[in-house]
Amino acid sequence: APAHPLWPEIERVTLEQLQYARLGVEGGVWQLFAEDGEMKMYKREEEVDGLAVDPLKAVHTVKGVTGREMTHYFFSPDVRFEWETTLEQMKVLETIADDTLVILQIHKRVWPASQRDALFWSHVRRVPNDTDRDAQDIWIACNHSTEHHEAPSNEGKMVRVSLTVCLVCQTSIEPPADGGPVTRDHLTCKITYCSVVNPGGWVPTSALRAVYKREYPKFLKRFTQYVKDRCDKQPILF
Ligand SMILES: O=S(=O)(CCO)c1ccc(-c2ccc(C3CCCC3)c([C@@H]3C[C@@H]3c3ccccn3)c2)cc1
Repeated sequence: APAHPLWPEIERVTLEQLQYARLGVEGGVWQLFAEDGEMKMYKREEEVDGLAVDPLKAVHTVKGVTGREMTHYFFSPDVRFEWETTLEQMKVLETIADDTLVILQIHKRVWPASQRDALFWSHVRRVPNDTDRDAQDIWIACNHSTEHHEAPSNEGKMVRVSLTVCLVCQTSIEPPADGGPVTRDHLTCKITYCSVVNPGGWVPTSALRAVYKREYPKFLKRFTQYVKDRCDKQPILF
């Protein structure tokens, strides 16, 4: 494994997030707050130091793409402005490996909150499916807040959020009955998107929950549609 000081944390958090995502929405602690076709969004209402830090878990099924394609476009900084509408600036501060970056993002001001930035490492990896040999491998992309000497410490200016986010994808192939080639019509990608965002500074709880309720469904719907559009008529990446 690459000898980088962040590597042990990247390895630990990525695998923890994979297990957390695979728990699904069992246990009755998750509250369904948005639904749109196959997409179901759940949250838990939690506060840390009086700040709403509501863990979010979304499950979605997207036809015609693979988990590798879905996590690739989520990870890739080059296309982020094409689907992330709340982004104002983004800078790759460090390229640790071709699947591991440190990114600084400045988000647009979301009323009534003041403008925020997010500094995190971003990692994408294929995880061999250890349970079901026939199933495709699992792909995970994970973003987790970190420190970095190149990021401004924002004295008194921007509030820095802290976040842990993962996108876990499992592809299934229903091979054509006639033994013909597998096309995108035979692909189904099951997605679990998990996010915990600490706003880092005071935002009125009711206003923040309204922002979550509006922004998260919009974000996941727009992102998954973006990937479908990008992959349409392109060779399949398994
Ligand atoms: O999945 S990612 O890694 C995709 C890469 O960008 C990611 C997702 C979400 C955020 C995020 C950062 C700040 C804020 C708030 C906190 C107080 C005021 C701004 C929010 C709130 C929840 C709302 C929100 C949800 C989804 C999209 C944008 N806005 C979300 C950051 C990264």
